[in-house]
Amino acid sequence: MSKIPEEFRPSCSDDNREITGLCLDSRKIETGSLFAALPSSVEGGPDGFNFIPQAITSGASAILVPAAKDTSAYEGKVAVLKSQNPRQTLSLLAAAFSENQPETLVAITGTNGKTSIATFTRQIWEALGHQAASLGTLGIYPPIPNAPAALTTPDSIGLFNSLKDLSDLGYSHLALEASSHGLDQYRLDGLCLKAAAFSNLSQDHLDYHPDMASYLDAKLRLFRDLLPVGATAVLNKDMPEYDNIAEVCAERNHTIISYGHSPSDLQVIKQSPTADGQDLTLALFGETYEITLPLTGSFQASNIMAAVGLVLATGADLQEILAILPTLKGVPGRAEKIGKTAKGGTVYVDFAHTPDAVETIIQALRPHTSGKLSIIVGCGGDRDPGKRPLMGGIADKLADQAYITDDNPRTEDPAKIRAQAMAAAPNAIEVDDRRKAIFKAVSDLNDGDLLIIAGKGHESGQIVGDKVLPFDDRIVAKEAIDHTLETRNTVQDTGGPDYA
Ligand SMILES: CC(=O)N[C@H]1[C@@H](OP(=O)(O)OP(=O)(O)OC[C@H]2O[C@@H](n3ccc(=O)[nH]c3=O)[C@H](O)[C@@H]2O)O[C@H](CO)[C@@H](O)[C@@H]1O[C@H](C)C(=O)N[C@@H](C)C(=O)N[C@H](CCC(=O)O)C(=O)O
Ligand SMILES: Nc1ncnc2c1ncn2[C@@H]1O[C@H](COP(=O)(O)OP(=O)(O)OP(=O)(O)O)[C@@H](O)[C@H]1O
Ligand SMILES: N[C@H](CCC[C@H](N)C(=O)O)C(=O)O
Ligand SMILES: [Mg+2]
Repeated sequence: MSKIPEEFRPSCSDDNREITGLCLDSRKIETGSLFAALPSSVEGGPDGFNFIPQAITSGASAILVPAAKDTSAYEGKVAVLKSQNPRQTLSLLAAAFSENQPETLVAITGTNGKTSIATFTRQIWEALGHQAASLGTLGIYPPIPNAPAALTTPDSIGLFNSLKDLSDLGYSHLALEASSHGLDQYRLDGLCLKAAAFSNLSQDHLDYHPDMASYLDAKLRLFRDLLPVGATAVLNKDMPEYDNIAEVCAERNHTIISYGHSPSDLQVIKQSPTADGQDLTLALFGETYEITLPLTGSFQASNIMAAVGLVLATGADLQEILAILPTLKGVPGRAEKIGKTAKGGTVYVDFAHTPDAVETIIQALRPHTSGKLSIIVGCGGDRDPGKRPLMGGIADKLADQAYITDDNPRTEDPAKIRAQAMAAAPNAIEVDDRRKAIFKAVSDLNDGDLLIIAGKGHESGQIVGDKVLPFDDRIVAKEAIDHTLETRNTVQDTGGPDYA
């Protein structure tokens, strides 16, 4: 039971009744809680304001509403809080109510690489002896009870509850992913950040953001509005938008640690792929270092530099960090090697679901093949349709063979999504079922070939309509590989079982 903090009480009311908690869904109200009646974040979506009667019937004792709304029907019945920016107010309330956050908190934004950077940051902190966690697309790691549902950035109530839980469990360090939706919807306002990183910007989520400028602007909120004045910003110097981001940081007096392949504080000078990873030559604040990184994929060198920047910004010693890098582990579903087929083809699973990521992963794994490189690509339903021809076109152009199949069609017709990708991929093979596509692409591999199964990474389900059907690329890929081993020397490869 907590009182609504003084600064949030409406000036027109001296109502200081206690509330039991916060809720943004009228269907989940608990007695005595505050119902945040939010307008939808998408055009034509439901307006939380219309659900106030239901929330009050379910026991809400306070409501938070947009300032312009007429609330005369509810005054006297419940405490009424009005806000010009109710989503932000809800986050600030959630932060105030949950009280504790891990003391050393950093956030990562960018189109690709957030999960990887958050994971590496956590691993480095752990190796330095801190009790550290990461929070994002992979959920909370190490897992804790009552973790919020799997969004990259959870809603503010879930997020701040988790921060309190982590803090109460003794976690002093947390690296979290700040998605553009999360930033745009103020889910993270109220964080006490020590540092923040920007990995890169390329096309994604244009179903939600009107254009790339608005998408960038949402991400810039992390540095303009959330990172405290004078804190550290870790920025990718290779980004065309670097000067723009650095300018925002300068206005806030942030200390910048730059990284990338361009001349920068943490510069990758040379990368040589090895069987199990890569050898790197680095120039770190002007000093040259040679290190061995046990991670496949040239892009992981950039992600590691971002993680090093974040760990440095939170007070670690560079030499100690460097000693840890050769012990890092890969990130689930990111350039994850699954195994070898009977004929000697290698299979990887990767989470590339943007045009830039498809290009990046093909280029990153090309040095690891002595034969042909093939890729399975699918495009998510109810997501930026503009990505589809770009992903199909890049896969078709850069791989020796592309296969176009389904990836979370959600409420859309999968055939229509595939057609949009196929339109730019004249040489691609279309397969109308992901399992069939994996079996076919795996059985097509010869000695020295490499297959990338892109798009789902760690995911354990295929979203069709409003159902999540169990589906894990890593498991299906293993089954397809086993199928090649079982059928070796016995029958002609059939391309796998026929699935309905
Ligand atoms: C499009 C989008 O981002 N929607 C998010 C947004 O929902 P919303 O407020 O617009 O919800 P809405 O369904 O339109 O309803 C409006 C309001 O009415 C309320 N309502 C509605 C019906 C009812 O019966 N009672 C009721 O109270 C709703 O609870 C809501 O408050 O705010 C919610 C609370 O924070 C989020 O859970 C929800 O995420 C949805 C589930 C989602 O799928 N989001 C994805 C697109 C997302 O956020 N992705 C990013 C990026 C991924 C990445 O690239 O990494 C992420 O961070 O995961
Ligand atoms: N620094 C990078 N530059 C370009 N592509 C990258 C980079 N890091 C990762 N990728 C590609 O993007 C994919 C997703 O990586 P990761 O999960 O780390 O990104 P994310 O930003 O967390 O994605 P999401 O927005 O879905 O949470 C990887 O599997 C890889 O294909
Ligand atoms: N966080 C991303 C993940 C996409 C994963 C891909 N499998 C898809 O469904 O497009 C999103 O929700 O847009
Ligand atoms: Mg992520």
